[in-house]
Amino acid sequence: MSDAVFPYRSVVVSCQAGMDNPLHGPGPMALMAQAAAAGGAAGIRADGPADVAAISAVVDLPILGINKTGERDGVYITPTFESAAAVVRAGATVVALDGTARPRPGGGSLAGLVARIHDELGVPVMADVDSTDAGRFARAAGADLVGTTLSGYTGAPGSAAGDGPDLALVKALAAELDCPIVAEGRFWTREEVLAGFEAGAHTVVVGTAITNPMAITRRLVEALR
Ligand SMILES: CC(=O)N[C@H](C=O)[C@@H](O)[C@H](O)[C@H](O)COP(=O)(O)O
Repeated sequence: MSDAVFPYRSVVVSCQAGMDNPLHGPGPMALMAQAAAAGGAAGIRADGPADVAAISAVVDLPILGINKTGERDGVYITPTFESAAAVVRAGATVVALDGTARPRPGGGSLAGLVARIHDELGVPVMADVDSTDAGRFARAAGADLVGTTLSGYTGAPGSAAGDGPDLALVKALAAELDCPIVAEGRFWTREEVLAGFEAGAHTVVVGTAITNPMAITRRLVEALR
């Protein structure tokens, strides 16, 4: 099922802008997605029903929908069935969610959530994980794709929080799991994207380095310090 989501060796562009970003909102994110599509992206990752709806209206690519809610120190990427259903109704063709074993709001299990998304929404599920253990856990819970999205952001032991992508985790997940691995998080350069595929990624997701001029500017300015 998941091979049909994105072709092998795809680059997916994450078009997200938080409240602190002047580009926040469905209009700017739809333009970002159109630019990414024109550049050859194989899919778009987007946050929330409003952005997903605006993007799906103008871009004919698979949309990896997420729905960030709640506090950033817990499970916040599509934590519940309702949050997943909202982005699928808006046009998401795949749902990505927190695939770690951390307690989920409402207390349900990851396996229960994945099964419900499969059964009631009929879309594949990508699990965002932070470690090899979490990848195993998420795959056993039924995730169709497993991504390195949360590496460095949860405080998990061995979860790298460096400047660049966690290629070691891409490699470990690719060696262990019988599903496509999505390399995501802190990919900035062509070399890193190629290294992601060499490490065994099926798809590489790039966000900030393409769609967040505020963060790109800050990174360059901070390099002067
Ligand atoms: C940890 C977390 O919440 N990551 C989010 C998940 O959707 C986004 O904020 C990232 O931008 C996305 O994963 C792409 O990564 P990067 O922007 O580093 O290329």
